[in-house]
Amino acid sequence: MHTLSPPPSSNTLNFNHITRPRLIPNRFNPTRISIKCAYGLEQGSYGFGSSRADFQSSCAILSSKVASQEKPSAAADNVAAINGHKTNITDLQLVPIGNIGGGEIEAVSKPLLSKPLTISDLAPAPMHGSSLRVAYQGVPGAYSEAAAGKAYPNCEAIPCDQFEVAFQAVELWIADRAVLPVENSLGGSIHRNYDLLLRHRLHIVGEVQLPVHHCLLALPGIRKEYLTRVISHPQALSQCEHTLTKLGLNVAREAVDDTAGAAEFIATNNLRDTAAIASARAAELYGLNILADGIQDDPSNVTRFVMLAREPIIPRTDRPFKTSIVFAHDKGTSVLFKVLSAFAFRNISLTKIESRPHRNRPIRLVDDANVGTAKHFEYLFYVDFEASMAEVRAQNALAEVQEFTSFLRVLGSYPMDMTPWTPSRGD
Ligand SMILES: O=C(O)C(=O)C[C@]1(C(=O)O)C=C[C@@H](O)C=C1
Repeated sequence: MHTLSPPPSSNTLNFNHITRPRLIPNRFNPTRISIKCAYGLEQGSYGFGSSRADFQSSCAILSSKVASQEKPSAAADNVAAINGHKTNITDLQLVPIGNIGGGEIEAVSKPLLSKPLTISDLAPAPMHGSSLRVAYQGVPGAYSEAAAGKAYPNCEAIPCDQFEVAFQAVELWIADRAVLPVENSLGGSIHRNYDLLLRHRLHIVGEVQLPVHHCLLALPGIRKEYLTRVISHPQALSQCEHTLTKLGLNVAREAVDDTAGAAEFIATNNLRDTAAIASARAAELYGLNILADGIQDDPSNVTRFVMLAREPIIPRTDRPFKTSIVFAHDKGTSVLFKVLSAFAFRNISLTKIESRPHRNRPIRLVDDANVGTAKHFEYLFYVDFEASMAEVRAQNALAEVQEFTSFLRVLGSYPMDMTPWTPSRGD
């Protein structure tokens, strides 16, 4: 595993980002390419027919876009806080918080410049003229790849070895979108991705819910009795915990980066004592047998993914929309209650609330004057609500929320996944 630090503070890529990265072969998978970039990070992978020329042309497109958009006030206009376009919601005057989760300035205290809508704002087409390139974490056969295909049929899925790399692939124009898991019906939230949403400047432009149907995979000829270990993504291991025990598999359980990667690892290393939890497609791709099918503890196991893009989509009112925000609250009493009531009074349903440690202000003294006094932990709150930012009630709710918050950012306003629910079966 590589340790990555965040890119330099900016919501628009600059020349430092885009001219200096160099591509290096991925140590573990020659079909994936890692990027060494300006800030000394091994940024990860891009692949499937991508070439240095493709990459350089992406950089060129980006360079010209950056150059054409560069204004004297670029640094101050650093952040597209609410969907990039000036609407009455930008009157919210988002306040700076500085240095949240990785040294970035998170919001500006002045309204954004308006820019005229164009047809491409509504359905941005890939600049390179081919199919949409969608970055996901994992290797082919991962559920994230299936989610990318569900979100964007016929897309070119680009495997990345880490979540962070998927974000950076979009930021560096190697990919047009990233698809990332944020929560699972059994395992709960994928906290890493909540933190990354804040550290990066991408916008949520959609969501998909994917039924997750796990299989137990091993090399041909291997029986359950031979196994001494089961490997998979930590979420997959936790989603199958009880079923593994019921199957009599009280063997070591080890976490790896992704489910399909576990299957690939067994096949590549001819591991006769190890099984993987992964999809039926991974079994097919890596030549493994399915020892047990549907081993998730709940047949309704579903993972929710969000799609990320460099530009937000224009919120609409002609279909159900969801909006995701993150905020930190000011000192005061019952602040969280007041914030949430801004939605309740307008009959706006909240679908999710998640708290994460406030990395730059982790604790607050109850009484500043008194050294050694009790401390509160400080949090960032992520909230999803069922309304579009094009609706006046949502704009008013956020205007009210802003009164109680020291920081507020709209992560995206996007169509809800309304796919009729069907319990998972093998895909
Ligand atoms: O490992 C994979 O296949 C993934 O796509 C990751 C992931 C996750 O992070 O939750 C996605 C869906 C399943 O819930 C299990 C694992």
